[in-house]
Amino acid sequence: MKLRDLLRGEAAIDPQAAELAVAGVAVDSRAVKPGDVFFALGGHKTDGARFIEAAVKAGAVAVVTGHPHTASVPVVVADDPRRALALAAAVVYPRQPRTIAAVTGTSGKTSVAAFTRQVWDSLGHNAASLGTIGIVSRHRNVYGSLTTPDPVALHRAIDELAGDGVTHLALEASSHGLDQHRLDGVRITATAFTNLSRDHMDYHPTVEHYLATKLRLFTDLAPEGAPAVIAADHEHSATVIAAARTHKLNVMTVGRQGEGIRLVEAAIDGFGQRMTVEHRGQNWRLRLPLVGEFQIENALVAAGLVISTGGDAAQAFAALEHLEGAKGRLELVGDRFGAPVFVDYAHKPDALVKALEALRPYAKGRLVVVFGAGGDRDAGKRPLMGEIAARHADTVIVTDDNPRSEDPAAIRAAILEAAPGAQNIGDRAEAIRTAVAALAPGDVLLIAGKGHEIGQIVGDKVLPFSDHEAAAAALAEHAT
Ligand SMILES: CC(=O)N[C@H]1[C@@H](OP(=O)(O)OP(=O)(O)OC[C@H]2O[C@@H](n3ccc(=O)[nH]c3=O)[C@H](O)[C@@H]2O)O[C@H](CO)[C@@H](O)[C@@H]1O[C@H](C)C(=O)N[C@@H](C)C(=O)N[C@H](CCC(=O)O)C(=O)O
Ligand SMILES: Nc1ncnc2c1ncn2[C@@H]1O[C@H](COP(=O)(O)OP(=O)(O)OP(=O)(O)O)[C@@H](O)[C@H]1O
Ligand SMILES: N[C@H](CCC[C@H](N)C(=O)O)C(=O)O
Ligand SMILES: [Mg+2]
Repeated sequence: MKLRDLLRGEAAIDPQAAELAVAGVAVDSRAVKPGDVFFALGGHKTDGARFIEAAVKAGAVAVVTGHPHTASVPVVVADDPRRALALAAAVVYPRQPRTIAAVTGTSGKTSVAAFTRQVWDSLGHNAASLGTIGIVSRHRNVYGSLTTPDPVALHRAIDELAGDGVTHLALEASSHGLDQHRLDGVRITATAFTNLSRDHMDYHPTVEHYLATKLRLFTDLAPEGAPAVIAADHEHSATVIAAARTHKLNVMTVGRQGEGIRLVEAAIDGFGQRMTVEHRGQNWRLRLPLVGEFQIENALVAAGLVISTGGDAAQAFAALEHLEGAKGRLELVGDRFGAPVFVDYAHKPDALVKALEALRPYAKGRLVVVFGAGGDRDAGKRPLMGEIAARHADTVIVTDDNPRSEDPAAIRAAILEAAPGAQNIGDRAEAIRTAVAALAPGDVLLIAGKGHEIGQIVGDKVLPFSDHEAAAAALAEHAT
């Protein structure tokens, strides 16, 4: 591989440097291997240019940056080095499943990706999903940390999945990922949008910027004619539909106002929901084995993706009856005296409302919630979540989520200000124990915010922690 093969059209390269043999790409000096091209990117915390020397020492044979720098190896200046990196990664890792569906939206991405994989699988395809909970396929179950990994990790993973024989991949497109061009070079064949509500206001200056970033999936990344499955029942649905149509995508709307798949009616049925949907003039009655009205939206987006990429509608709807929720998404993890305990990943205002609303019908007694908020993330959501918990739950225990570099007590205080009467228990395991110990028949407990996570980030350390394990331990301790 020559340097010019990696940077086709993305940067003007000196003819001599263009012929340089290169082995791969790296975005972190600590990951450079001999023969790699090091991409020195200006970042949010530091500047990759500060690590050029370290990268060269580790064996980098060329550097790509946004601004001129001197180094002992050729330096190429690219207009958009993040995009150049993603496109180069796609050259280094060239194999991709032939069907790749990318889903964006504030909430529901992980669930839609997991459901789409499951429905494809039941139709006989070798399917995978990639996102917040990691990579899941017939051959792999790898825990992840980012929703959309950095381009090098992402393209490597996609290449490996294709190598495993995966033909159908559903992946999550986060707004950070879209903004930072992590997904450029992925040959996306179908797209989806769930919803948009307040999130990441520490990163995006305005909601309009946040929405515009999400729209990149439809306006920049998807090729003309690709399906765009859009949940139709939201404030921003019309904007997304218009953007997708303008870019000549093949729009399929789903939901109560959906024209592709219309939700005719739905009703709770135990820890599941019975529903009727209409598709191409035909009605389908089915039972979704999941708690939470929002899961209907996620299931219909997943069915839409499968059908619009050529899957049989009857088989797709039949598969919805066997869906398993993504780990830690309104997951029933046990009960005390018949009072159910759920673990959920709601860590933003709208998700917390949806999770509490979903559980309210099951609470003959009190609806109890244990939650906190992550440090180094949008501080504005803390009082909003406090207010939501106070309004939608009967008993509120505010605890720590991932404090990261912040003072956990200050994070809790910001939530508690809007949740008068809430208990303040920093230690998350103790908060869960306290909630479980007080459960009575008819109560429901929601443990929100960390879902599938198996660590708690305190300062620079990741301490082992799982809401599943903490709940199980508390339930065992209070078994009688
Ligand atoms: C704020 C943010 O999005 N940061 C992402 C961004 O990092 P950055 O470029 O700003 O990094 P930086 O730390 O300033 O460093 C600048 C450059 O120096 C390099 N460096 C740094 C140190 C060193 O020793 N050597 C070196 O080469 C870094 O690799 C980087 O290229 O680009 C990196 C590579 O793609 C990402 O790993 C990193 O994600 C960090 C870890 C992160 O926490 N991101 C979160 C906020 C995130 O992306 N979340 C989304 C949204 C989830 C959701 O929807 O809820 C996600 O997709 O997960
Ligand atoms: N369609 C939806 N509408 C509203 N809330 C939802 C929806 N789907 C899921 N949620 C809520 O959001 C939480 C996260 O769901 P999920 O992991 O599927 O979304 P996500 O978009 O991948 O989130 P993240 O960006 O945090 O990874 C769930 O635990 C639930 O509380
Ligand atoms: N993808 C989200 C996850 C948040 C999960 C929550 N437990 C927290 O730490 O705030 C983020 O990185 O902002
Ligand atoms: Mg996710």
